[in-house]
Amino acid sequence: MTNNRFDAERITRITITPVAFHDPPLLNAVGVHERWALRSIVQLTTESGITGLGESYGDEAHLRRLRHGADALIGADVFAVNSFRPLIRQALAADSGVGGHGMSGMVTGSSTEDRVLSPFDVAALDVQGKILRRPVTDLLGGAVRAAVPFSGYLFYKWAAHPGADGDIWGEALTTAGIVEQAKTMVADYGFDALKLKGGVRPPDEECAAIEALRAEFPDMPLRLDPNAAWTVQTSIEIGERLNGVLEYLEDPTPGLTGMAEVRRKAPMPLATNMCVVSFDDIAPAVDAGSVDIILSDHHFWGGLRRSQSLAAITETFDLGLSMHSNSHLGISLAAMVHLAAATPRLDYACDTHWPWKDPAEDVVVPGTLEFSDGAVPVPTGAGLGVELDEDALGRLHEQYVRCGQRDRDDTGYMQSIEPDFRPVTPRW
Ligand SMILES: O=C([O-])C(=O)C[C@H](O)[C@@H](O)C(=O)[O-]
Ligand SMILES: [Mg+2]
Repeated sequence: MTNNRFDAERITRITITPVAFHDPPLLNAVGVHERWALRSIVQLTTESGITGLGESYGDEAHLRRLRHGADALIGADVFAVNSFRPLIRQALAADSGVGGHGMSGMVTGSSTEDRVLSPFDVAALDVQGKILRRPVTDLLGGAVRAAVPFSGYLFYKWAAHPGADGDIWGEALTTAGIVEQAKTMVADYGFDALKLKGGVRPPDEECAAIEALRAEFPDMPLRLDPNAAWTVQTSIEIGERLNGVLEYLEDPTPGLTGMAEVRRKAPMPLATNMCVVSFDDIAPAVDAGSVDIILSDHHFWGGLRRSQSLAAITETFDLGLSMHSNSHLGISLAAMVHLAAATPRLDYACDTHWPWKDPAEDVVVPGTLEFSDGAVPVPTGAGLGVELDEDALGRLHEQYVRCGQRDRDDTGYMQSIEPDFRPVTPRW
């Protein structure tokens, strides 16, 4: 009789390293990006000495939970990713549950378990790919596209953090500044879609910026994301004004009910990464008719395989699928690219904060992840196809130690500069 049992490949060590990298003063509905973006780098090693990589948020409470999760996974088979979630659930049961996860109050309803699971799922897939000598896309069913298109993510921004030197992008507080930013981003990266982070200037001004982008780029799909800064009424009015101009309007107003009200009257599709952020949100959103498009994000949807489950659900309910991002490094970009490449019905160019990062600052060896015509070719090496630069990891960790920042707090930082700022949603 054939013995069909395979030897397990046990996880023997997991290291979690917090890192910090420079972030420009990008404005959003809840404040402004601080000087440093915080991330955690996961190195998961198995008994044969193979190491896989994962990346996640860097907030202190999240780091604490990741460490609980990591302890629970020691001894698990790296191929038995289905066993990770119950192990993590058990480990988190003892956690106090307090503290953030690096999304600045915008995605607070996402599942803690899934946020913790995500970087371990990615690192396990990286190891599996290295053992099998196949890229992660192959473990997800194979690439259906050779390169993944991204959108250029435009932000209103200050020229510099207070007291610091300016960055290469300069100030963008007006329509003209946004159009200049878009021109540079499109010239440098070749993006074929643009998204404006709204909720910063009064809605009329943000509308004018979108209209100016339309005039400058007549064929470019455009999106506007005010992160729930508008009332239902304002959202409907702006929706009517931008009829035929926007590819989609993202999270104009808070909550499933408000979004559903807007959706009944707004002429364009509504997208979200705020009111549908976990599997529990999907049924009520479908019932209420709140959204047309879900922005997936493997960092809070539980990793790559659970994001594939999300993709299947969106197909079932004929919802569109796009991809959300936060400030991130190369391990996350690689994971996003593998996931998007292996997602047959991905209807829109994905978001990325990549252009806002100093190209000299990353934990992966440069060269594998390059933009060409607004898209990133899928890495072809085994696993994620990216290599950890240990020296760079050390440098970015040193920055974390020295910077003193321990949580993402866009609101607190803004109030330290503009004390009257209040992150009220809806504001307009
Ligand atoms: O689409 C979104 O809502 C985001 O990208 C959320 C981010 O936190 C963004 O607002 C930011 O980086 O300021
Ligand atoms: Mg959004």
